[in-house]
Amino acid sequence: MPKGSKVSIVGAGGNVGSIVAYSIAMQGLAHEVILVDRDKDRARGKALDMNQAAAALRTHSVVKAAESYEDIADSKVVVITAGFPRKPGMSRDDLLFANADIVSEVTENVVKHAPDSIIIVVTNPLDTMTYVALKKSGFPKNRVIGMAGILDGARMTHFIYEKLGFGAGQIRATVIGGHGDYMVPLPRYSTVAGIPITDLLTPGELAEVVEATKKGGAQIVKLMGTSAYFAPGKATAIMVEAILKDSKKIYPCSTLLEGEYGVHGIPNGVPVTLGADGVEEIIELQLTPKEREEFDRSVASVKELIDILESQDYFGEKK
Ligand SMILES: NC(=O)C1=CN([C@@H]2O[C@H](COP(=O)(O)OP(=O)(O)OC[C@H]3O[C@@H](n4cnc5c(N)ncnc54)[C@H](O)[C@@H]3O)[C@@H](O)[C@H]2O)C=CC1
Ligand SMILES: O=C([O-])CC(=O)C(=O)O
Repeated sequence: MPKGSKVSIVGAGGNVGSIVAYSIAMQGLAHEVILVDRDKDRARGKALDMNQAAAALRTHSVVKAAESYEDIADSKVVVITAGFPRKPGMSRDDLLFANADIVSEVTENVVKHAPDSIIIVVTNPLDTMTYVALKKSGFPKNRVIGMAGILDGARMTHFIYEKLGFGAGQIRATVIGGHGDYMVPLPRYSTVAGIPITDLLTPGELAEVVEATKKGGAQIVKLMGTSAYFAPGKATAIMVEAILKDSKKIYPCSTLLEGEYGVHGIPNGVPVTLGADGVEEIIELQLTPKEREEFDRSVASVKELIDILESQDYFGEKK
């Protein structure tokens, strides 16, 4: 691992952030993992617990609780999971105002103390929070990335397995679009050991897989009273790994579209290559008219939230 592979996680006292940190530390992906949370004792406790797990595993990653934002200096990646999770009956969009304020505050501190970092946003509503971090940081778009597509694809993979009853570990599923009720699962780009799932499942079964994927987050919220964290945390750690290793692997991530997919100025989930510069390439899929329509609907739903923030001059751009 190159010297200086330092990763900071803001919101690490919470469910998702602590799984991100734990995954990175247990894999020995970074020399230093910094836990930032407004609940400092929780961050201190998690750091002790993770360091002791690292000692048991004999891995070299060192986990530290931040005493102040100064401790995130020189981070290669800063992950933002700070913010409220939804409760049963809520949509992710209901978190808009409360979490926009948190993401704004965190981003301002990232700019001040880790100005060269790559930001991975996890806080919901994801695509809009990615936009908030982008605007508030002024970072180039390749350095502000939203996590959702890896998670949504993993959920679809699981639901395909549930239908098939075989192929675990060999299923690849693709989900694009925003991380909300209008996400776009793509059976046409999903395979089992290279075999298109459209050859293995009936249209009715595929429709059930698509529906289950869209409701995958809400299903867990209903069962647990709060949202998922193991799969979201792991999905985020996968993005961190691709950046630290400069792997250039392709993953669906939320990124600002500036003409790609015919979209201008809205972040949305599309396949990208992830490397040391963050988002290095945006890959344009050739969508069918129906897929295109669904993607456009998803973009529109993100734009509605951004418009709400802009109508209140959230980014201070009105004269
Ligand atoms: N993009 C995605 O696919 C997913 C997004 N999420 C989102 O991630 C966020 C976090 O979820 P959980 O970890 O379950 O919530 P949580 O409540 O367990 O953790 C949030 C943490 O953020 C901290 N925090 C709040 N405001 C802060 C601030 N201003 N500065 C520093 N720390 C602050 C809290 O003290 C808490 O420890 C939620 O918004 C949730 O909706 C969750 C799962 C998947
Ligand atoms: O469902 C939620 O609110 C959290 C989330 O984004 C997910 O697990 O997909």
